[in-house]
Amino acid sequence: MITTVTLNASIDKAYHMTEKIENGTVMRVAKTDNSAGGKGLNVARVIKLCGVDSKATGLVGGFNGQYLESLLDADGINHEFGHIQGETRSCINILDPGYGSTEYLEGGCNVTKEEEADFLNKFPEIIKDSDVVTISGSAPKGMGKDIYQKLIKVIKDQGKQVILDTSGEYLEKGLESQPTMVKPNEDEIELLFHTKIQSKDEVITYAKRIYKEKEIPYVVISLGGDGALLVCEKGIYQGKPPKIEIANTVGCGDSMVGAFAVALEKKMEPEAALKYAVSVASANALSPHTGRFDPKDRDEIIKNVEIIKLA
Ligand SMILES: Nc1ncnc2c1ncn2[C@@H]1O[C@H](COP(=O)(O)OP(=O)(O)O)[C@@H](O)[C@H]1O
Ligand SMILES: O=P(O)(O)OC[C@H]1O[C@](O)(COP(=O)(O)O)[C@@H](O)[C@@H]1O
Repeated sequence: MITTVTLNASIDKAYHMTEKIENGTVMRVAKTDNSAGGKGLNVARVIKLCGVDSKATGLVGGFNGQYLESLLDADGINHEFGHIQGETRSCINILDPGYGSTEYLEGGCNVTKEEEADFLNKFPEIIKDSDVVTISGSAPKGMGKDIYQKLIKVIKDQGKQVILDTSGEYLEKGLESQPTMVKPNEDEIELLFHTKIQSKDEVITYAKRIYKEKEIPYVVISLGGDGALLVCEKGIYQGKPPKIEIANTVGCGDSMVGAFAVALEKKMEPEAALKYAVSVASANALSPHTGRFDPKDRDEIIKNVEIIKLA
């Protein structure tokens, strides 16, 4: 069983436009897709599609919070959230023929110190039946920047594996508790090391630094259409997907995290885990929906994912 943590949950709205966006005009939306979002809930849907039991936790509130729980019920995803006074946010992804994808991410409501303490108290019980826990995305205002550092400690004290997928100070502090795996993308590496990445060699250098200096067993750097890099005890690998006709890349990083969580749960070898995760994430890019994929696409893609040993 896998638990996914989403502190800053969201109603994700995908606006599918038939016309190219013209800024400063009135645009009509051809089709709207609402989904339970915030990165961790995309992860939960992907785990379910991979055929593994999961439980979604985090914080929800208000009418949007109730709606979000009903969306998870409709997808058959177990959940046990902390309930807060504030209203769960919305995030909008506009898909149009001109720009592709344009995202507007709300910051989220405020969480009180009491609500944070209440969630921390319940957390050990919520995760007790899981072998792997994923923690994704930003945290809402009012929560300490060390919130993930604290959660990781609780998870590791129970002898479980944990994947952290976040950015900025949350990642910096979270690394101090040594999660089993992190999955930054290039932007998140740049933010962490206050640098501008110019080449793949530099990406490898920074990934190796996280592996060695922070002692993180699996460091995965996602590279969009170029796939992902994995640094672990067995070496350094790149997983390269085949060229595909993308429909919506929102939730690709989350799909990769979900697939790696499944791989950890199933104790897959690193190369097999990388191949599987790249296939699932690329199958998500083929789907117009956020954090969903067609298992048939994954099974086709996996035949053409190249795993290259770099060191
Ligand atoms: N254009 C694309 N073509 C094929 N696969 C893609 C594409 N964009 C993303 N992916 C898949 O999704 C994974 C994660 O994508 P990425 O965009 O790097 O994550 P994030 O959402 O965290 O920025 C990639 O490793 C790849 O497997
Ligand atoms: O919690 P954050 O970091 O604000 O991100 C929230 C948003 O990111 C998304 O997951 C998309 O992220 P990715 O495309 O990087 O996977 C939206 O679905 C979501 O609502």
